[in-house]
Amino acid sequence: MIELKNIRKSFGDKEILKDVSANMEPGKTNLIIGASGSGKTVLMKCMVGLMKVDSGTVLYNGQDFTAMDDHEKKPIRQEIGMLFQGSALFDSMTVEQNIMFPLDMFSSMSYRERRKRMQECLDRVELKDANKKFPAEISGGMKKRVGIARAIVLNPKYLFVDEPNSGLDPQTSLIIDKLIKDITVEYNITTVVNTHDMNTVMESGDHIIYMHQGKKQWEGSNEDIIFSEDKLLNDFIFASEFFQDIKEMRKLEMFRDKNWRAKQAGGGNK
Ligand SMILES: Nc1ncnc2c1ncn2[C@@H]1O[C@H](COP(=O)(O)OP(=O)(O)OP(=O)(O)O)[C@@H](O)[C@H]1O
Repeated sequence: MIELKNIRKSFGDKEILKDVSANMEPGKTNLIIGASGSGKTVLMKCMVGLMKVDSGTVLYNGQDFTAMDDHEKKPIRQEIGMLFQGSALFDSMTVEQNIMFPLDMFSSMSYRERRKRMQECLDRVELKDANKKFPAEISGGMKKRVGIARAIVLNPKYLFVDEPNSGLDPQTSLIIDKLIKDITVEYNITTVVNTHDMNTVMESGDHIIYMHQGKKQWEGSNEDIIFSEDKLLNDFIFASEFFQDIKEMRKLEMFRDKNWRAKQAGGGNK
């Protein structure tokens, strides 16, 4: 679990994060959504320690990350996997060398064990016959898979993903979203995803944090979004008539779903 408590961050006299508190839950795909410039990336950078908060705390499983010096942060940093935009693969390395890299740098495994782990991760993201290829020789979707394999190779407890679908077609985006979601559940990872993609929101958003002008405006699941009365959130998510129609259809589907109704009756939903 990652807990954010009263995070504030300014650049000069411009306040970017205004008292943001939220919990990122394990085994869930925690999404940060919001308009361009609302502070999503700054929030994520504050969480991983790439930016210093002005005030407030970031706790990793109860440990105050913000109060630690670089040396003390090291064990937590080693539990963090990251997948940033464009996959950020090393172009001069093959797929398998890219995935081996964190193992070579940070693990004490033997060469044989490292190769085994690398292959396990490649298999998990279902990349076949790509070991010896260079990033320039594979598609955008395949690069994302390599990025995911590399991000999970050290068995992270926390996974940060920035815009997983940038540059991907809708179908490949869905596959990548599902992969991230499945891996999150399988390894009980606390995954934090910064996204603009409404498909991701509706399909993978177990826990969504909506940022508006530096504040946490709304928080809930993709089911809650359908019933939300928050005007700013609704204007953001369901801006087009098309999405409004989808919202109404989804509402109807949910009302018709016996399991969903039983869950509501039992107080199982937030
Ligand atoms: N290093 C920096 N120095 C000064 N201002 C910054 C810095 N980084 C971000 N900002 C400002 O903080 C605000 C929030 O930026 P941020 O990148 O978090 O937005 P975002 O919600 O991630 O947007 P997008 O969806 O376009 O990526 C913007 O006004 C941006 O100009």
